[in-house]
Amino acid sequence: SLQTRYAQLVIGPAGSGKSTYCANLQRHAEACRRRILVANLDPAAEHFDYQPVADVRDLIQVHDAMEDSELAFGPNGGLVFCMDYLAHNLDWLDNALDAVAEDEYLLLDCPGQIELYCHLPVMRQIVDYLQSREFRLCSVFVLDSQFLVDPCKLVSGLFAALSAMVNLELPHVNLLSKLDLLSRAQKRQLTDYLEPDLAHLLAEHGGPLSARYAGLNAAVVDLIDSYSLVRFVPFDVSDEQCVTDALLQERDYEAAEGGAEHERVNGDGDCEGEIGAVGGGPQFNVEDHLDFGS
Ligand SMILES: Nc1nc2c(ncn2[C@@H]2O[C@H](COP(=O)(O)OP(=O)(O)OP(=O)(O)O)[C@@H](O)[C@H]2O)c(=O)[nH]1
Ligand SMILES: [Mg+2]
Repeated sequence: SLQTRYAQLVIGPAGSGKSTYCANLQRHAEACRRRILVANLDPAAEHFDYQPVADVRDLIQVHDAMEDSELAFGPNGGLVFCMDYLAHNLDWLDNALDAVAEDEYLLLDCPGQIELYCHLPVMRQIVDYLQSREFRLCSVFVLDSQFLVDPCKLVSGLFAALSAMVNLELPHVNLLSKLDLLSRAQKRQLTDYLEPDLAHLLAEHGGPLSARYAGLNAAVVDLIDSYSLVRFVPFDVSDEQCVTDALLQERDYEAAEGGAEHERVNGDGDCEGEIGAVGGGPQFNVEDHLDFGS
């Protein structure tokens, strides 16, 4: 029978820092003499700083769909076409991921087009397939920390995260990127924003329309609260502790799904007790959050 492997689906808006996160995590693991594998699932990728174990561009590239005289897609339609092509050729993915051994950890660097996560079936098909190949998955939604600073952007970012979460039905971690770009004052505010009081933020900073939409805002706040979505894991590459904490959170969430089996992942590297060994057990019960009824 197949053996359990572990993977993160790294998703989030265009340019939010997904590929950079993957590269940083791979580098971090190397420094700990562990191995984190990365697969590029972005058919439009032009550059990334990791060594991919699999690259969807070997199967299809966005240029193929744009330059084909019959298809003649633009860049976004072309991307959707390519992802659909991947979803219909998942044997390729399975072969490409043969190199991922039991207990190994894989990151899937995904494209940034938000429609892939909100209403198209493609990513869900990929998730289902990977699960059938004994991959234990979680999604890591990378959001630019600039979003936090503006309550309206925060709400729209959260809605994007929520729709991905509902669509993919995976344990979900929100990861804040680009912390190094925040000003000192913004950094000081950050602790308030990591578990923000949305109702308060919208009332205080919501702009001229917020009074008119007070009822709507309250409903939004309620919805987001009820999915326990308003929590962020800060990620600053220049801060090793931060990288370690983020990994712990992710393991924690996956462990909530994977149970005790997860303990084995750790291996014997220097980072024992850092990646994988989670004290106190998971605070997040996936079942509670992802039971959308049937
Ligand atoms: N300063 C800083 N820049 C970052 C960080 N993360 C990403 N960037 C920059 O943001 C830009 C986009 O980063 P990517 O990692 O390519 O983002 P992405 O989400 O993979 O983008 P798409 O694949 O196009 O959706 C690049 O110029 C990165 O160097 C960060 O933590 N700090
Ligand atoms: Mg990318």
